Amino acid sequence: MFKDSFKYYKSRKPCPDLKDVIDLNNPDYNKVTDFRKRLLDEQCEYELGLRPVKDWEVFELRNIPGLIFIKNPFTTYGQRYWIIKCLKEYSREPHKLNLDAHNVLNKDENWWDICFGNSDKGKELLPKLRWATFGYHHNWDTKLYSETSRTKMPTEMSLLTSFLAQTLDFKDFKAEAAIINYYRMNSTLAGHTDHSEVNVEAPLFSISFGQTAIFLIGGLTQEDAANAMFLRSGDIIVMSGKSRLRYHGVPKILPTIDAPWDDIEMNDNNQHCTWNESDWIKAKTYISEARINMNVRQVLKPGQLSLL
Ligand SMILES: O=C(O)CCC(=O)C(=O)O
Ligand SMILES: [Fe+2]
Repeated sequence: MFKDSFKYYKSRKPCPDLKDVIDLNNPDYNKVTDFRKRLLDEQCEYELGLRPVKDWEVFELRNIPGLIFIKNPFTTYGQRYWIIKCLKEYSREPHKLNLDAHNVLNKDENWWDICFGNSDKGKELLPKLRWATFGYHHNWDTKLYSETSRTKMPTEMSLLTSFLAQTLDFKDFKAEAAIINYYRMNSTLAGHTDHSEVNVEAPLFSISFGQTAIFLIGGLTQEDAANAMFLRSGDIIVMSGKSRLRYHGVPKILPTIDAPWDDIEMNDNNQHCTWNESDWIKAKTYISEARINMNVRQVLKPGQLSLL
């Protein structure tokens, strides 16, 4: 059962045995198939912080059809670009934050500037950012999207997911809603299904940065058994087809052994993904004890113009 596996991996005492956690750094071809032959490689989008598609490692889980895993396709500069975007730009208006309800930020303040401004308020505020929503804003209570709660999707987030969709041969994906979850080392995300979207035929893209997650994915009901897998910085999972409505959650965050945002790479593409060194110094301290997950969804059916 999903709940039992969640409890097992969440436990710190006793520490769970991680031998059954699917590790795509070391793929077991009894459990996964190579998905590379199914990729369409029309152009490489260096400007999105990605490596050329010909260098990607992509798998589909044999017992979870439709669950596609792309092993960190980002360059080192790309990882830094997206981590800084998530922390500096996506944590302010017009996007919605969990912090909005707590009135901790004055009108002229934003999370990034306060947190990295060396004040006592900043130290206290830093771990309090838990989520941000984009496009059609996720309503955590009703789980319903509404035409009256919608702002613009960040352009580069839409471009990135459209490029991923096109490469994986999903037709006409439109990024219309997104959630970023900001995890501390002791955070978890309870089991749930993502069913608020009118269009659950469209894939859902989930991109992870920072510390490693144990990601748990079960079946269509809570009673089904679950599989655990590691999601490391840069890894992307796509929940498509029959896997789109499966239960999933994050029972544990583990410290990363290697930090791909620090890898020294040849041919890195910094001319397209620009960020500045002083922002990176700040973002790097944050990500050393945090995980960020950006998940992007299509809401509407093809041709549907609004929810009204
Ligand atoms: O953090 C993750 O990997 C999963 C996030 C998620 O499932 C969600 O926000 O719906
Ligand atoms: Fe989810």
